[in-house]
Amino acid sequence: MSIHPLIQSLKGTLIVSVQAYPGEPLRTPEAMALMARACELGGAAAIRCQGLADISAIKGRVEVPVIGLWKDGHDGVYITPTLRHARACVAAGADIVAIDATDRPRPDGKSVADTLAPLKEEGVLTMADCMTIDDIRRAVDLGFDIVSTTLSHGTAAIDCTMADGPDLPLLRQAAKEFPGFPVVCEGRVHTPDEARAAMDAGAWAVVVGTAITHPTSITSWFAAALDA
Ligand SMILES: CC(=O)N[C@H](C=O)[C@@H](O)[C@H](O)[C@H](O)COP(=O)(O)O
Repeated sequence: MSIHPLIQSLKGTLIVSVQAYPGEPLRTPEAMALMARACELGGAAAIRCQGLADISAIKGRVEVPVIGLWKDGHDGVYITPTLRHARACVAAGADIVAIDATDRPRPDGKSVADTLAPLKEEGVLTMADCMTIDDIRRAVDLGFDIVSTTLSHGTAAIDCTMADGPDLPLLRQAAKEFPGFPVVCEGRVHTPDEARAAMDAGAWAVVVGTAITHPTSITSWFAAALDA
């Protein structure tokens, strides 16, 4: 198995997801770029981010690699759903493009295999956002460069409580089936201990979003603790 040097460089690292959601006060590319730079100073080895304007603004502000995606809609396949979205992320400056790798219907009627093939020919590095072990198996088989547990809990990244942790069973299963393959733990990693546990469970790298870069969620966790 040949692993690209950029992906090799992410082994054992923390990747920070820097995203704000529609209608939120921080949803401007400049705010996201400042947040990304702050995370880089804290030790993020790469930044994951959403939307062409954010990718471009963040790419212009940080030295570390940028994993780009484009969320279009919020139901079904919304993370970089088509080849057009993926190519636009590359054009905006993404070093790696994250793509929904489930087999759910895509807006253009194409399969994930059809979506990936041209990108591979074009030499684009790809990260497969997966929901199940079957998604991970398919993604490895198709030739994604990284697989990730991103979608294992569905879509509600910002509605969870601090106590909801990552999907370590899925991570363990994937790491066991594909030793040496870049399996990333993403989704609901809320504490440093959980990040460490994910690494110990076989993660290539750990992506943390909400717990570092979504102050509204973090504040609500503290407020809920005081309410209890
Ligand atoms: C499910 C979905 O759409 N996940 C998105 C993918 O980019 C983001 O909303 C998450 O914040 C990201 O995956 C990091 O996860 P967490 O914020 O839980 O650390």
